[in-house]
Amino acid sequence: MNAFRAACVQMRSGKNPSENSLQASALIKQAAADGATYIQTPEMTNLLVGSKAELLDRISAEWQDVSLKAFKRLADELSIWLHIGSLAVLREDGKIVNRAFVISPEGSVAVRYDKIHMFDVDLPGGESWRESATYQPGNSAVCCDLPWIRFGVAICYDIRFPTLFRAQAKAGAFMLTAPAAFTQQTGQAHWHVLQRARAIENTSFVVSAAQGGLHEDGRETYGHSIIVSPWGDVLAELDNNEPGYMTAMIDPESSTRARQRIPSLQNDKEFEISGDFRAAETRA
Ligand SMILES: O=C(O)CNC(=O)[C@H](CS)NC(=O)CCC(=O)C(=O)O
Repeated sequence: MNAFRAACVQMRSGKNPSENSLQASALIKQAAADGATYIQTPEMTNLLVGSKAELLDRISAEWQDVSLKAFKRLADELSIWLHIGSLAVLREDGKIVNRAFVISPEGSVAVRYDKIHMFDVDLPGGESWRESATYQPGNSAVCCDLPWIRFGVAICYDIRFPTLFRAQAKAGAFMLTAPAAFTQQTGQAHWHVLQRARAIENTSFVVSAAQGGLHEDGRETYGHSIIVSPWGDVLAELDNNEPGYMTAMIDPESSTRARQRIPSLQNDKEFEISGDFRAAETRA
């Protein structure tokens, strides 16, 4: 296995898919010119809107999606692996999914993934999200083989569910990903710890491109796109919420070395839980 250069594209997507796609494409081209051969964009690369009605107004079925067509052409033109963190697409049954795409250097979709965990959360201060009111969750985890490495595909809120990433690592992934649109509030509190924890506990790289800043629909996202080593070191980070990109070399060997030092993936065990729960039942 050889090393390769990975890039994260950070965005501030608004309500206009073609503008967002143009912004993404410009940054993808810069990252490719810097030598990146795997380039990742954030969750909702081509569209961040506040309401389901606005979303329905702007999305289409996968085969008609103009942004996806453009990204396929771009991957082919630049001869790169292009991981679109997600696009909102209309499924055959009329349901909306939050779907990731990994596009090969020949411009075809190698892998799709529908976000499993819906962000249904009420935050302190009144910020409230009901992703499941708009999106239909997926139900299967996905890995994808690059020429250099097998990697796991996930999205944003998924990062809080370690068993998903564990399953990918056990399936042979040496790199994990969670392109995101983290809220400013939760990002500040949890982003770095979550990214580094998934890397350390799975002795895997973690690569997560982010949305950042104040968006057209009024939401504020955290930014801080990040690449973490299998030992938990931050290899590259955009230390802000501005659109841009950064890159880092990914050497699968360093994952192998981390696994030799701490074989926690191998030492993992199944277990049962028991205890004297009567006291708690009495309280309830
Ligand atoms: O709805 C859209 O337009 C795009 N989707 C999102 O922005 C999603 C669902 S609302 N956001 C997250 O998962 C944030 C998770 C997060 O911030 C955390 O886990 O703390």
